[in-house]
Amino acid sequence: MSEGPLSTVGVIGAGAWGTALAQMLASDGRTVLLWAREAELVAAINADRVNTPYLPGIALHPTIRATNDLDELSGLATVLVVTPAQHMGTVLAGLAGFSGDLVLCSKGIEAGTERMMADVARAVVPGAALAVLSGPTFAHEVAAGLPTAVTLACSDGETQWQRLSPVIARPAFRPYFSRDVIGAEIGGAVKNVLAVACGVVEGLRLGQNARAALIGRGHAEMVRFGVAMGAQAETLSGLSGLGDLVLTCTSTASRNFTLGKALGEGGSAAALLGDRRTVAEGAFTAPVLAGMARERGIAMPIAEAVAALVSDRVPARAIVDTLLARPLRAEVEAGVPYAGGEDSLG
Ligand SMILES: NC(=O)c1ccc[n+]([C@@H]2O[C@H](COP(=O)([O-])OP(=O)(O)OC[C@H]3O[C@@H](n4cnc5c(N)ncnc54)[C@H](O)[C@@H]3O)[C@@H](O)[C@H]2O)c1
Ligand SMILES: O=P(O)(O)OC[C@H](O)CO
Repeated sequence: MSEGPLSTVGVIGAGAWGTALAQMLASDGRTVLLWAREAELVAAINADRVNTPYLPGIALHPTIRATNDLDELSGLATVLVVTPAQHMGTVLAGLAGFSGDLVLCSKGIEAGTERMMADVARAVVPGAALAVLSGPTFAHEVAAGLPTAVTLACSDGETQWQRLSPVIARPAFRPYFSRDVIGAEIGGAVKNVLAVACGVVEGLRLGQNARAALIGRGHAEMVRFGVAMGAQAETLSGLSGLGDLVLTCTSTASRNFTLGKALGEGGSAAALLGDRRTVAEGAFTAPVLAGMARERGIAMPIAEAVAALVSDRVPARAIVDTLLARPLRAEVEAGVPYAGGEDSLG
């Protein structure tokens, strides 16, 4: 750990994950500036020491201070970005001149532009050194200090890791170094889509064999897409890929899983997504992910199915029937693990 006074860290986004990360970072006594877009939430956090709408029941450390002013974060050495993926670019525009380490913690792909979060941040904050923090991390567990491990993918390699790891690591929060920024991003974005699919399996009561099959074939889709996008397959079998996939595909603590479960039980996506306060990123990522896969000739039938489902185009049961009716094929094509293409099946 670094010696001397602890540097102040900024966190942008005071939803469940931003607040949990602030709590984790403040656990060594350092000051954390937590930016929230809602002025009333800023006032409530500073007065009551709890984020009731997004992370209820967690007494926030006294060194966390909420602010509504992004300028307060502009001169810090390290800022974590934890907005919903679709809003990251808009929010970061307020920090355009930042030149420290920007650690991206959101999981998704920008609809319309097909940009990964690092591409968005690079365009909006060109002077920042980018890193991606991703892995199996339910916010309430991190906030409670339960053991958690993540991938910390550093675009500036080991030099950046030497700067960031002492700032981010805590006794119960273990980052693992990686250089594979795109791999860490793709694992987190794709697993949200697959968690919706696993929730559908639960909602339709299709059994645990079906869920395990979906995790296995979903992982194959994740690796196919990731490798085509330049990720390392090993990253997608690590914490930010398979680790997070298993977590969110097996727990009703996952918002994506519970969204899928409600869809499987017959709910309409429009109604389920219409008035929710919390974000289920898979619903936004699925259509853009399916479109990117189609454009590149990468077979992603599960992602396609989720994209159809969240658009209310097809009922859940019909989608399952379609997936099961696909022609039989090899699990791993000879010499080319996870190969895909128009004629390949998931
Ligand atoms: N919750 C978790 O356990 C967890 C863990 C790892 C990663 N993440 C990722 O972190 C990101 C944030 O998720 P969360 O769980 O903290 O959010 P949340 O669902 O708890 O809260 C929603 C957040 O969205 C913000 N928001 C709503 N409309 C907005 C707008 N127009 N512009 C900017 N912000 C807006 C709200 O202020 C709030 O901070 C997501 O990409 C999510 O996938 C979440
Ligand atoms: O609740 P979810 O489905 O958004 O998942 C939260 C985290 O991404 C788990 O790692």
